[in-house]
Amino acid sequence: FRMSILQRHGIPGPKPNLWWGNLFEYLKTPNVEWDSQLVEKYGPVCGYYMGAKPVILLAEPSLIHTIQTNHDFLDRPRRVPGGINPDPKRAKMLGNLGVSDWKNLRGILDKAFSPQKLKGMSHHVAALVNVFMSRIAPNDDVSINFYPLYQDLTLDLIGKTGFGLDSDIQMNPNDELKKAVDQEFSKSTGTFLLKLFLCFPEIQCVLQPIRVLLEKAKHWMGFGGHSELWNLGRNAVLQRKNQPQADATDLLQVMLDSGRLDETSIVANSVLFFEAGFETLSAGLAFITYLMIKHPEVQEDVRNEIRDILKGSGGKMDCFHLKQFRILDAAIQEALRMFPPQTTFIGRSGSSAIHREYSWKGQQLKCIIPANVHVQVGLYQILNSDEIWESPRRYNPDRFQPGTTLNQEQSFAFQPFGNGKRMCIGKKYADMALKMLLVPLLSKYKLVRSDETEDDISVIYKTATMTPKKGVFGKPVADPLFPEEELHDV
Ligand code: HEM
Repeated sequence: FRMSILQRHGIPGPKPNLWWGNLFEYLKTPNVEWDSQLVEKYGPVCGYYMGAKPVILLAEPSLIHTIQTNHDFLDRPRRVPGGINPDPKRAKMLGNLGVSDWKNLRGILDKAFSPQKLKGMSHHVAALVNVFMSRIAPNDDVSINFYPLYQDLTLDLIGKTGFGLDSDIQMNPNDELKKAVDQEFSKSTGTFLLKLFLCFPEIQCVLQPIRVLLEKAKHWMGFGGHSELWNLGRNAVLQRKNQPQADATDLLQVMLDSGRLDETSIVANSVLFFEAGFETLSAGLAFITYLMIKHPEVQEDVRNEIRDILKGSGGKMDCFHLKQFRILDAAIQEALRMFPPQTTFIGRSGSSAIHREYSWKGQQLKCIIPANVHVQVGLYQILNSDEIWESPRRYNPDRFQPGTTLNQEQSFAFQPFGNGKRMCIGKKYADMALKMLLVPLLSKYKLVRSDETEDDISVIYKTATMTPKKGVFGKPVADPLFPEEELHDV
């Protein structure tokens, strides 16, 4: 009975083992590949068991839309209570809160991304992009790997606009923030206890305190997974409290101004912004750059657009220009469709059940999405489905050009930042950062293939993201659109 909930609700999937469900097959296969295999074999509404926990995988855009716009489905389920890392401080992060606490905190954090705050942050973004530009050495013969440069830039951006930190990440490989984040991202998630926890949720009340104790012991012994990042965050809070900066436009100040968050909560959510923004934004930049290198005709259109829009200002850019870049916008959207950096994070669970009919391979099928079950959107699958998109593996920004409209299925499916009330809080910030980097880069350089540019970029599927495996190689060839311009101000 333990492993029959999916079957009883008309949701097909691989046969589970009575004790560990499909956990071991799941762990053997990279998660996006596992999801694609299931959708291919069992259809767009299918499921499996992570240990004893049922997971419903959805690749049916209209059902996904129904769930994402249903007010009963606001919870973001965690595979393990409090997340994979059992540090109790993490319970204060936006993604780990119950619905009512989440609503309160999201209301506070959303303020950090108002148009006014973003405009304030854009000055910092422009300054840090200038540091990035100074690291690009134009040379027709030398190939560079853009990805690590984007990783450094992204850390610098989030450090400044999140914590208010002035770091030297882009110029100093030994920068302490960089080391702290590397430490944070290198932590292991596949522990024996975690597997036991997933297989036997019935004994969670015994296992969870053991996991928490072990985590604390690791910290006491000096090899805690992310203590450095937390320490840096705590120092930033203390420093800001000692030297108030009422006009600061960063996330830290928004949290302090709310007057409703304790120190742990402020630090926890600053750390969350590193976790949620670092890999996604840097991988997004890398995938777009890769596609620009591989498709010089698209790059040329984007460069022509930059020339047209900025010619009146001699190459200088301000916030009002950002909205005008329609060709660049289409090129970015199509890149995020093909390579959504955040792959398996769009999850919901609801307090009521949804009954649904849907068709698959000419059959009319029925299913029930039960209450309190982890529903995961098969994002990569819906963005790359040949039933939804024509030639989905072809990079074709025309799909998103003004004047072309997506059909209803495509508009429900196109959600690299998620959808509904729980969609990505950093979407507008990411959009601003992507354009504020790509415009100066492409107005100074033509990016061309090198011998190291991969024909098909190899990727790694991580817990919730996909990132380039080897990097993104190409040659920046100096070809300035604005010979006189010096800096792209905002
Ligand atoms: C290209 C860059 C990015 C992509 C593709 C991306 C994608 C996503 C996706 C798919 C979700 C899940 C949404 C849902 O469940 O409907 C999400 C959530 C989230 N993202 Fe992003 N993200 C990006 C950048 C950022 C940045 C820069 C930040 C922080 C500054 C950020 C912070 C968050 C947070 C905090 C959540 C959880 C929101 C909640 O549960 O209320 N993301 N992101």
